[in-house]
Amino acid sequence: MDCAYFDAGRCRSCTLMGVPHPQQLELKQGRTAQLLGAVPGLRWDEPFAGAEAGFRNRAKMVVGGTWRKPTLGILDAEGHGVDLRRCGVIDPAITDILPAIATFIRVARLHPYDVPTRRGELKHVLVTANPRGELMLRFVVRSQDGVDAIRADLPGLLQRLPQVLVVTANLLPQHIAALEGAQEVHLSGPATLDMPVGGLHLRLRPQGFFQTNTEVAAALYAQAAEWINEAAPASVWDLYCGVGGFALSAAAPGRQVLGVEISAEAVEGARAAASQAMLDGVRFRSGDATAFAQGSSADEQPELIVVNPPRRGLGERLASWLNECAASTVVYSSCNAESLAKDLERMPGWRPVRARVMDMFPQTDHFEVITLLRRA
Ligand SMILES: C[S@@+](CC[C@H](N)C(=O)[O-])C[C@H]1O[C@@H](n2cnc3c(N)ncnc32)[C@H](O)[C@@H]1O
Repeated sequence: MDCAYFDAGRCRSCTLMGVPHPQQLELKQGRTAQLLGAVPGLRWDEPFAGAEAGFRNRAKMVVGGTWRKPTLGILDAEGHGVDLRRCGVIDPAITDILPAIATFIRVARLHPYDVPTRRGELKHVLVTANPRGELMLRFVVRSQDGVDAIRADLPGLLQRLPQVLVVTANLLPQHIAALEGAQEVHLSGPATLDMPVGGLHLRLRPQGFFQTNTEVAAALYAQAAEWINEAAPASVWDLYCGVGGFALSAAAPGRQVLGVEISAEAVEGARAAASQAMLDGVRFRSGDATAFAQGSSADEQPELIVVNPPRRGLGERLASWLNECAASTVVYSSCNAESLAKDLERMPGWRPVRARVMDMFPQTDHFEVITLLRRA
């Protein structure tokens, strides 16, 4: 795909922009194979590629410029706004509403936060889209004044954009380079955005993590479900479960599934999805995955464990615990092949038998890779 912003040097986020998509997949596959090394008996499945444009279900737009002429995009090296509102990797359901958001900023006189002078109110606009084009809209502001200004003019915006179902404000008063703060103020609509993914109905709360690319997430969960059903375990843990995509995909009659996740917000969403789907065998708890695993006895440990950690990977303690645990199968889904390779080195008792690159982040050198591990 082509990108005018990339060509003009305004944005360099998509590091593989201009490289044909099949070649990007080859690069990602080659890099993973190189990192995992020559593993006897490892079968590679064909990489999964979804749409190469318009795939991002979430936009994180930094607000710059002035309230009369706001920019929605990123900041340049000097901290000034660069407008990227027609970014081609973002779902068009999101980019379509950005002009109306810019108008709203003018109407509500929301002063964009200016990093060099540390003045202003509105820092970011965060938008999430589901496959039906329904949206969750979040404004990251510095103070209650910002929240009040948004609340006052919100009815007009919602009349214009009925597809915006959930609206919140997030408070980030500090002068720090963070995307959002801890406090979320609900402004309109239900508490969650419904996220149909394949056959699942996940429920996203404003602060919970969700996979960036809904089409690829559906394929990822389907791949995991296929391997889990082949192994046919009676019990499954989904560590780092987020809003429950793997856990809910693993559900089967007579099977006990438990998801563990640090974010209480995400766990609430996961529980709501399990209850809506009437999946009594799927439960969730919030807490640290490593502490939970280390606190379990061999009797409590399941037959199969799914792990899907953040970029940093499992780390020494959880990898060593997995090496010794009672499970007979592990499904490890990773967004960082380097930390995956490092974790596998720490788990010599396991051997990858299947692996598949899932192109979650086209146009960049990032990707997801899912592996099936059996006892060595
Ligand atoms: C890559 S995401 C995976 C989410 C989920 N599996 C999915 O498909 O949406 C990693 C998740 O790990 C959670 N997390 C981070 N640190 C954790 C920890 N120490 N213990 C448990 N969960 C943690 C994050 O909140 C995030 O939801």
